Amino acid sequence: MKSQFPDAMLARMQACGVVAVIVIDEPQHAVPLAQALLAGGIQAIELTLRTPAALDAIAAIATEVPDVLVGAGTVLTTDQVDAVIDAGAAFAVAPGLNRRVVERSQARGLPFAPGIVTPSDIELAVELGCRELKFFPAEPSGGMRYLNSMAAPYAHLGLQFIPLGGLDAKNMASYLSSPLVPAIGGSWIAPRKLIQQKAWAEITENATEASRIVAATQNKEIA
Ligand SMILES: O=C(O)C(=O)C[C@H](O)[C@H](O)COP(=O)(O)O
Repeated sequence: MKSQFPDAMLARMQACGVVAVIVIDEPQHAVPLAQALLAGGIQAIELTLRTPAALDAIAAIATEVPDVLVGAGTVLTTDQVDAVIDAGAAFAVAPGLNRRVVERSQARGLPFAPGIVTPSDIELAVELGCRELKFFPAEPSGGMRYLNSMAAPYAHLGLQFIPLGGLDAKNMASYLSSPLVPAIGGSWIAPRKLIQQKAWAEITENATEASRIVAATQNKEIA
């Protein structure tokens, strides 16, 4: 299963529990942004390919902030798979499942988590050799109640679901307490506006709050 995330990478994501989804307009914002997230305990970023600045931003974080695991989001084409590898992305994800994109990632050895939201999506992802699946859009689809029901027939396959879409500080704990979920993600920690305003302190505050919720959930599981 070549699309799988290496165990060490998954463990790193699981330890911090939250992946910050980023839309960035200026490449020079990338390093201070990654440092602001790191200061709040967030060590994983999904940097979306929705702006021309995205690839340079990935490259800057990958070289200058190595304590942050930077992956690419919104990877929709095979050319983008090649481009994010060149930029230094550690992993890639997409909102949906495109067979050619998954296969190119596999051929290039890039861990890839496709977006899934139906049992049929899951079955295609499994056939392609994926283990980490992005549950998107999680909240509008029915949250954990929906995911528990959808994932039940596949429990023996050891799939991991990373929910994104409509998550925030209020609802993230409901996901993190599930053994199906190694980490969650969302854009609420570092919204595009705050990045444009270089509101690094506010982003660190959001990250700290999210990290606190992760720690509280993990402590409850241990207790
Ligand atoms: O672009 C991708 O690869 C995606 O899968 C979509 C993002 O993960 C969501 O846009 C995050 O959702 P929000 O936190 O509700 O903003």
